[in-house]
Amino acid sequence: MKVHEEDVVLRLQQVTKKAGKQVIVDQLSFDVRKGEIVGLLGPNGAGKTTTIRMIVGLIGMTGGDVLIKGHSIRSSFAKAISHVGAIVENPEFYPYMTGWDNLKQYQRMTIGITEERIKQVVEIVGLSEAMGKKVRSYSLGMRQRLGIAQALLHSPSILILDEPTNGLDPSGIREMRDYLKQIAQKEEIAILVSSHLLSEMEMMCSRVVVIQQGKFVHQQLIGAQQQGQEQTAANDIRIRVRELEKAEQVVRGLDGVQLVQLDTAASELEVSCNDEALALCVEELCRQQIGVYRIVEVKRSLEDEFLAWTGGSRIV
Ligand SMILES: Nc1ncnc2c1ncn2[C@@H]1O[C@H](COP(=O)(O)OP(=O)(O)OP(=O)(O)O)[C@@H](O)[C@H]1O
Repeated sequence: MKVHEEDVVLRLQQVTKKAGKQVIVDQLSFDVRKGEIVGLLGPNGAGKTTTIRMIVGLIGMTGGDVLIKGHSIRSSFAKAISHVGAIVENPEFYPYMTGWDNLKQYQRMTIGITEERIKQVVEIVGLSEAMGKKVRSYSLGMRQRLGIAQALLHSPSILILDEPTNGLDPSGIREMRDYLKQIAQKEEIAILVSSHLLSEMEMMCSRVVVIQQGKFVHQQLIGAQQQGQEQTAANDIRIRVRELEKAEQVVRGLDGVQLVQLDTAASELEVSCNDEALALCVEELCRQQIGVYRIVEVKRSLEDEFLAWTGGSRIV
């Protein structure tokens, strides 16, 4: 995937946090770009909340830097943070006031927010109907969305949410996911969400960054984004043939095709290659009349991959 530098909204550069001798976040670097929903994923205690707190300047970092739209959170805090909308702890609202009055209250404390903008964000998070109701009657999901509306009021370039689906039921999680997707598109902003729930991240995000014990472990495009990448990336393919030995010789002689394993019982070979190399491989097998019975991509679930990346630490 081609990276346009001007699309990078958030950049972590070797971000490190130590508490005494303990290294909580260890030289963590990654980017988040406009239009992306990136999941910061890791098991409990991996350092997600600490990372997010450093990004939004709630705690200092021991080393490295965070750039938001190119502004350092360390040396240009006010400029950097002006581009951020965040919910790090549970959003606080006056329960005895309506949703609308809560947002109006926030507007009074913040320069440059128009009433038109309030209506716009309320619409985006699907709360137009509920604006006249007192916040104490809102469900947890509605409160979360009101928090997101408030975080969006000043038109930030990035929305940062720490465990936004905590405590939500499955339908609330689905709603949240749909709203975040709409927000990323309509507002053309970047979104960073943290979670230890792999299944949610898989549904919600276009990319996940996996951390464990404060360290970067892996990053992975998800869904449609991943499919685009697959045409050039190597995939594992199983090919069932009539003559396995001959097929093995052919495959070993081909550039760009790596033999992963032979399954003599099933008369199958597993190869790793990209789409172009696979096309040449199949052509060659057919040309030598080896008899190709079937070609199947070996699909690994994201969960299997995570178990491999994190050395068995399960992220449910
Ligand atoms: N100020 C601190 N002093 C010492 N240890 C700390 C401090 N802050 C966090 N930790 C430890 O650092 C580790 C990472 O904590 P953090 O809350 O960032 O993890 P997390 O990935 O958000 O976990 P969870 O999913 O459980 O919320 C934990 O082991 C925590 O106990």
